[in-house]
Amino acid sequence: MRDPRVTRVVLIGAGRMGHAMLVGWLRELRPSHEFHVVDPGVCDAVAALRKRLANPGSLVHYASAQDLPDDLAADVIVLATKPRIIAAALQAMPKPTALNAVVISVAAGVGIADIQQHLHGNLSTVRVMPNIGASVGYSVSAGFADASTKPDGRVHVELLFQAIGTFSWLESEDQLHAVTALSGSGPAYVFAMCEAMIMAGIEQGLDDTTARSLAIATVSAAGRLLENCPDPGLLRETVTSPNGTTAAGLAVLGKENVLERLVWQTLDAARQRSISLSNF
Ligand SMILES: NC(=O)c1ccc[n+]([C@@H]2O[C@H](COP(=O)([O-])OP(=O)(O)OC[C@H]3O[C@@H](n4cnc5c(N)ncnc54)[C@H](O)[C@@H]3O)[C@@H](O)[C@H]2O)c1
Ligand code: PRO
Repeated sequence: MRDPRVTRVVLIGAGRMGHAMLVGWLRELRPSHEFHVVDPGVCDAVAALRKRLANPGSLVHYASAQDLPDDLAADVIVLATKPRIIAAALQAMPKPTALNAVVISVAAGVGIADIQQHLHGNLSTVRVMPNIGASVGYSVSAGFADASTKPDGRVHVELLFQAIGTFSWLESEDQLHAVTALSGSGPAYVFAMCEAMIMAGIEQGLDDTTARSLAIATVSAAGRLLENCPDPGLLRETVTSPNGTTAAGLAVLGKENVLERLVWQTLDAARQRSISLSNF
């Protein structure tokens, strides 16, 4: 007999993003939630997570959505596969599993109307764009629910995504393309900047270990400072002595707005790719 106080979450896809969310949820949301993970390829990773749990029954793995029990009565279904897999995964799911569930897709690009075409019945469907910070409780997530989403569906979304970082609602589904470009993909831009700082440090005379640890700690310190003072311009000024070293470096980044233009083009390329993924 199922305990009505326990929220049943089916997670379809436990790759990089699904696993990051699962790690955060297992840490923050038990015993009030249990997790049913569908993924043909993450047996060892789920087994490793189960080993750490006092109650391993709160995490169950299935190789296919077809294997989900008919009487599971999921409260939430989270779609975290590549966009092109979504249709097949949804169609494989036994009908009764999802009768009253809210469906949350974290897939880039794929619209609510497209997801609903592949659902058995008229389920509330919400889109959320989290980021990889989820595994350390630092996901930045934003979501959109249309007017048909029931209040308890919204509550499930808020609970899940606030548990792994910050969450905010968007006014329109279209905004998710820009969110994906900014905060969904964003960690990768910062990591790329960090890699470039390491490379430049090595080329300018530091050994690999020193350059790596200095660059990583610098990015980490900048993040911590931003948490306490959400004004990057002000923080930039505190580092920049008139006519000093930072001013010399920033002059290069600011020349003909090179950094601004590069970042604009970067986000725009990611946003356009998100739009093109709509046709999955
Ligand atoms: N990686 C990120 O930082 C990030 C951030 C935000 C959103 N997303 C979104 O999350 C989704 C997954 O991205 P990812 O980077 O985790 O990809 P991934 O390739 O790491 O993970 C996808 C997982 O889906 C599994 N899978 C394949 N077929 C399946 C099926 N039929 N049923 C269930 N699972 C199946 C794969 O085995 C894999 O583990 C994408 O739609 C992406 O847009 C990713
Ligand atoms: N990772 C996914 C991608 O690269 C979506 C945002 C981050 O498509």
